[in-house]
Amino acid sequence: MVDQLIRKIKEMDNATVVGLDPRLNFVPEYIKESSYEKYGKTLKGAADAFYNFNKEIIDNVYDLIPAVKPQVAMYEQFGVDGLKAYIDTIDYAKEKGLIVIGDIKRSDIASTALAYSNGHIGRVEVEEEAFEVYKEDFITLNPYLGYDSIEPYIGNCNEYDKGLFVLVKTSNPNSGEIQDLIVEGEKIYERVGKLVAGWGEKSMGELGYSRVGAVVGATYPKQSTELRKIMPKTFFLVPGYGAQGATAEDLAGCFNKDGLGAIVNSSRGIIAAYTKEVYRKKFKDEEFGKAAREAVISMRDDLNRVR
Ligand SMILES: O=c1ccn([C@@H]2O[C@H](COP(=O)(O)O)[C@@H](O)[C@H]2O)c(=O)[nH]1
Repeated sequence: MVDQLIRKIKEMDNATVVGLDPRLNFVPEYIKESSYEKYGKTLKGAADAFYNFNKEIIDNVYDLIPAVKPQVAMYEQFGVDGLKAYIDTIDYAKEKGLIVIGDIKRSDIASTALAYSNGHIGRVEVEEEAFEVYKEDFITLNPYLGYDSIEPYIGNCNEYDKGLFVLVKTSNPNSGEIQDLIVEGEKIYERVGKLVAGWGEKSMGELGYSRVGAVVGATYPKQSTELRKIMPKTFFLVPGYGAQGATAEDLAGCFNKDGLGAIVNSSRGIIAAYTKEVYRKKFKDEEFGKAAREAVISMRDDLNRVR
């Protein structure tokens, strides 16, 4: 899958991933009204509104971007209806030819990790039959439990050609509290970066990058530049551009000399673009998809200046 991701980035000339993180206050009233009419102001009504919102975003951007990243928390909080919207969103994105990165940040002991892995990127067996459940192409993982907690995912990655992005240096303000601590003469994020690079060595794609990628926040440009050197064959998923304040200039160090090696996420900056003053002047609420499209084009051009 890492090879397909690289091919799509080249084909689209775009290293943008659109984060599908719907919230009710981002969904225009006319969509919510229609869903509430069908299902009432219920969890099911909210989940239906999310799905219809996502479909409109996808319809307006699928020909410009390589991938989308639905954040499972946004759906999961609405229970089983929310999870259905998550799965339906993934199915729809894939129908439109998009690569799907499930931002699920899982972590547990190996026997439990295998269940997560089978459900998200592998197969779940019911007697003799095997089922694909969530069908993401990549998922995000937390490495805090060490290699035995990651191995079950690598097995499915190799078997089904899927991919992982393991948290290395996260974009949040307090990420340094643990990740920047110095242990045995190096920062924890550096050590984790080296481990992740090592874990990926036996999962290389044909185009020179590993199926085991890393999450590296755009909000820490110095650290991401260091990590790029430590992990030249690791693909980075880079959150933090836009709503969290990182700019294109902050991203330059995430890319290799070939302009590859990183895919940059923006969620609120794209899907809620129509709520911003600059787009409100041009687009009605019903045109929120067009505003998202313009925001994607602007992000693509911004990234292409620095990669
Ligand atoms: O270090 C991390 C890891 C993951 N995220 C996720 O990315 C998006 C960012 O959303 P924006 O609206 O573009 O800020 C969101 O799903 C986070 O959970 C991250 O921000 N930082």
